[in-house]
Amino acid sequence: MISAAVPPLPANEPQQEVPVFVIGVDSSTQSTKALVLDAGTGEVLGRGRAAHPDGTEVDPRAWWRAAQDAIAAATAEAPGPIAAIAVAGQQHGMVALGADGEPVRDALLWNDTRSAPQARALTERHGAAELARRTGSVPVASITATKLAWLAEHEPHHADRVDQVLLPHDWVTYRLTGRACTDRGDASGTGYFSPADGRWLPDLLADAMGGRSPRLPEVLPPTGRAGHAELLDGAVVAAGTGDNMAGALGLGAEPGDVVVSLGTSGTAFAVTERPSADETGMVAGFCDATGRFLPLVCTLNAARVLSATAAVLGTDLAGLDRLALDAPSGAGGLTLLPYLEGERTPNLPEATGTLLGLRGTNMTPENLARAAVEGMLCGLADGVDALRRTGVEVGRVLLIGGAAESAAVRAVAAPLFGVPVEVPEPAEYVALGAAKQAAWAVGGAAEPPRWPLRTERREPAEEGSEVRAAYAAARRQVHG
Ligand SMILES: Nc1ncnc2c1ncn2[C@@H]1O[C@H](COP(=O)(O)OP(=O)(O)O)[C@@H](O)[C@H]1O
Ligand SMILES: O=C(CO)[C@@H](O)[C@H](O)COP(=O)(O)O
Repeated sequence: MISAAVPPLPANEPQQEVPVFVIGVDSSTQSTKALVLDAGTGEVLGRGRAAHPDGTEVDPRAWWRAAQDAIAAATAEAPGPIAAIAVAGQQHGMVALGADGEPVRDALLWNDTRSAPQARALTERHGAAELARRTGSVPVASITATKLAWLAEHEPHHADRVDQVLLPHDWVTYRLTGRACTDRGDASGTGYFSPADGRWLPDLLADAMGGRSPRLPEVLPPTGRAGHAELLDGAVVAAGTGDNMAGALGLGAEPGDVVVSLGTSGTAFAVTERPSADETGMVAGFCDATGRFLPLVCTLNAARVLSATAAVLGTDLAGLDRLALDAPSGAGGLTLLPYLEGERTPNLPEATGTLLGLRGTNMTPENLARAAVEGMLCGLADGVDALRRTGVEVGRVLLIGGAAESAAVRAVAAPLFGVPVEVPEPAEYVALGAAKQAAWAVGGAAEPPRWPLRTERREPAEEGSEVRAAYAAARRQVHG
């Protein structure tokens, strides 16, 4: 149990445990969410949310404004003062600051694919195997190093002004504390950090930036403290981390668990004791937020595939669910390759979506809705298989993120993944993981707190191999 320093009491009065309140922040692609929790029990006591601007190029100051709004809304419901806060954020985004501590241009987000040519050039220069060995990952357009390479090539006047490079969560922490720091988890997504050694690789940063060597934030340990937040009367600010790392921490993922998160991105990841180095580029070898590792597969096309399909069908998300559930498995022969934003895994940044198998007899709203759900999930099921190939044990899938709320997604997931799929009680698991890190940083325990995880539904594992096979055949047909 974590408790705050208790003021001395008169000798004859029993010492009482004082609840400690912490805040976890999730600064993700579409919004900032903040939760106030009781650090002892994990009970959520306050919530706040603020939207982010659309697009893959965003002024980081908008994230800071959203964070302040979400934190203010959450703390308005807090029963007492806040002891600590941590910020988790969308990974990889390039926040390039000038000497005045302000962004030199808008941030390029993880889902901005303009740096695909720079990713290819970096890989050709160094070799996929060598980059996987040194950085854990083969760079794709999401990786920060490729964005800096794009900046150096296309906007050298901006590149010349860059004094330090942060990630989105580092930026919010920086605004809270005035200190530039990060953690292993988020640092491991930059392309110039060694997950195995836990240190920056300045030669790769300089190589990406045409010889420039901006400052990098200090890498804090999992229970490290970034400083204190004036905004919260001096509350401790923990290191923070990437959103997927915080999701794993929030769920308390153990060996055998693979987390599949369906937000703007689709991710599949697991906590492991050893680093991974997949030279095929399917699996990114990240660090987690506890001192371990987080092999991860990420797709660019998840929740928004469903909202875009719903819009085409003139319905809402609930309507899409009803349609998809009315269609047979396999969508009557329709297969959607849902690469609406290009794709990251497989690495097809210039791809567009393709609908295959249309006939007069199967061209129905129900089949289209079903094909969208199946296509989105097949990409993630391929990701789970890729994790398995790197040695990850797949005992069950834990499904989280906005689109895990979809009844059709829940129904279709277990057959496609072929293992039991559990949907934890709907909650903001990234913000919860950040709150856990904050509680850990002030609690002083060897392990992060364990808060109860209520799993809402457990689907039996059946085989969905025909749908997977049709998807694989469609992908080969279109993309080789
Ligand atoms: N019931 C639902 N069915 C399908 N998608 C949903 C549902 N509820 C929310 N979403 C989608 O989830 C997304 C937001 O999820 P979230 O995990 O918060 O994303 P991010 O972390 O990327 O900002 C939105 O695109 C929203 O449309
Ligand atoms: O790039 C990745 C993982 O490598 C993405 O998962 C981002 O971290 C964005 O996450 P969401 O906003 O979709 O949660």
